[in-house]
Amino acid sequence: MTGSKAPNELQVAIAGLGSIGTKIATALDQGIEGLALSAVAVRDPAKHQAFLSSVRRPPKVMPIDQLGDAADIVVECAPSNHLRSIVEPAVKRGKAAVVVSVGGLLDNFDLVDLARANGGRILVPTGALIGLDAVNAAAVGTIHSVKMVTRKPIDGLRGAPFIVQNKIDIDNLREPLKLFEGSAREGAKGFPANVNVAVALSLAGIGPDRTQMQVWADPTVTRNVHRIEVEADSARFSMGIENVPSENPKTGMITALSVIALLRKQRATLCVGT
Ligand SMILES: NC(=O)C1=CN([C@@H]2O[C@H](COP(=O)(O)OP(=O)(O)OC[C@H]3O[C@@H](n4cnc5c(N)ncnc54)[C@H](OP(=O)(O)O)[C@@H]3O)[C@@H](O)[C@H]2O)C=CC1
Ligand SMILES: O=C([O-])CC(=O)C(=O)O
Repeated sequence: MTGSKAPNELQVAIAGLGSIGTKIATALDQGIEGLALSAVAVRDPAKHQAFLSSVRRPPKVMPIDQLGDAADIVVECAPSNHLRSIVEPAVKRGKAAVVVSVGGLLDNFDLVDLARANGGRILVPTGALIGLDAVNAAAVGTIHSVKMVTRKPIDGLRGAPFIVQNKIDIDNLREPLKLFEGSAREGAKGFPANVNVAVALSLAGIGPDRTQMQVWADPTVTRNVHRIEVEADSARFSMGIENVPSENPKTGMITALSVIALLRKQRATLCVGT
């Protein structure tokens, strides 16, 4: 059944129907107040035929760079190398782009200026993290330091450029190994599909160069574990989250839920949290 467009309904398009995108599409199809799924972009339409024909209101399948034509909000949840081709056309048309591959934003930060110049917006969800509301609030005052330690199971790290380039054997680890220590900016370069959360944290707080992080390969954990310490003039706080991996072992299940929560807020009558 293809539904007609309700007045004032926000149209949402999704780029990438992987572990995150499919869950967002399903939630939109099942109903989010004031929002409708209008379009998707996929790499291989045949692969997604069964899913797309199972939804109640099948969206259009469009080229990745044209989603902004069919939507008020474009949700980017494809590999980060596609970020620019998804976000640039959308914000140029004054639309909102929800960015989950937020690490990719650091090399494309001019998109923020482009959005500003054209009345567009870039929305970064909390994603697989926790407490960006508190970090945002603390950043209104003065944050002295932000430190994050990420531990992932081996399956959640395999193939990361830092590991490949440094020829690190993580497959035979018996105990945790610290792979990386440095800024969130450098961490995102070495682990583009693993530490988007550190970049989101940095953008909420003191930026990617001052946010410090460690990445551990840990054969003793089964979840993606992130621990954060913030020292600010208003507060000192520690946060931790242990994410159940999704079908994509690099990606925590909560990431898609965070985007769905963000979408719900766009038209919700009752909004809780910043
Ligand atoms: N902000 C955060 O907290 C988090 C962010 N992420 C990031 O979110 C992004 C998505 O993650 P996830 O859903 O797990 O990744 P998946 O690999 O599960 O999904 C990505 C999807 O994008 C599709 N894709 C690839 N190329 C194109 C293209 N040209 N056009 C349209 N679709 C394309 C892939 O198709 P195919 O399968 O056919 O190749 C795949 O279905 C990643 O960049 C990840 O690093 C992940 C976790 C947390
Ligand atoms: O899911 C997680 O725990 C975090 C993650 O992959 C990312 O930040 O890219």
